[in-house]
Amino acid sequence: MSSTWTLPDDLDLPTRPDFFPAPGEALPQHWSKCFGCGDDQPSGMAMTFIAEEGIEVSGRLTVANRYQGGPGVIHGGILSVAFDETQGMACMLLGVPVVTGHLEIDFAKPIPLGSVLEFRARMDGMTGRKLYTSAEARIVEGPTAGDDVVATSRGLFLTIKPEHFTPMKDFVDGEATSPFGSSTL
Ligand SMILES: CCCCC/C=C\C/C=C\C/C=C\C/C=C\CCCC(=O)SCCNC(=O)CCNC(=O)[C@H](O)C(C)(C)COP(=O)(O)OP(=O)(O)OC[C@H]1O[C@@H](n2cnc3c(N)ncnc32)[C@H](O)[C@@H]1OP(=O)(O)O
Repeated sequence: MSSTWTLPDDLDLPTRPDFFPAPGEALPQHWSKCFGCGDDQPSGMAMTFIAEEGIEVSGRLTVANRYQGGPGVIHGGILSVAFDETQGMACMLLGVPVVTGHLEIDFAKPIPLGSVLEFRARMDGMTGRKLYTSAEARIVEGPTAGDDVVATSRGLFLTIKPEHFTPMKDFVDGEATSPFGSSTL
């Protein structure tokens, strides 16, 4: 795997806040219409997330046939959504909304349709509004399941004010069941 990503050396590392779910507990979806995690998005990926020890979170994705890119394997864009979503969830630790500014992926091994992927993500540090995150994926169920890391990701997230989404509110598809532009945490 290769990457041009370098972490600044003046980062602060957040500690786990009291409001964050305990290790093993589910994390709430951040937005019910979200393509990655929303339970009110029938065409979406319906990812689920769990708080892990420390400042780590994990997410699961079942690779449905409709996520096919090359013959029999997951589309790289779908994998990128899953990383975006998991690393965004890791930023929930701060309790403020974030958006992705930069995301980069290394695709290390082919991932067959029907696999269940587990993603693990954490914040590596922050400075001001900038949150630096990383994550990796493993196949936990399926014909090629094992301990090998099949893809890795690094991403920069920026904290935003809830008003960030106000100009978009006329474009929301239907009535959302979670607060618009905010976390339900
Ligand atoms: C899909 C919607 C998701 C909505 C989530 C919202 C709330 C949820 C609540 C909590 C989160 C929980 C879970 C989240 C789960 C999943 C998340 C999915 C997230 C997405 O999928 S979200 C969609 C894709 N995303 C966008 O739609 C962003 C479009 N974009 C912008 O809205 C602006 O671009 C913005 C706001 C990013 C920055 O704009 P801005 O004006 O506020 O700030 P500014 O430009 O001044 O940058 C400040 C400092 O960041 C540095 N910086 C900025 N961009 C950089 C880059 N790319 N590379 C390197 N450095 C960068 C500058 O260099 C400067 O650095 P310095 O301070 O050192 O000078």
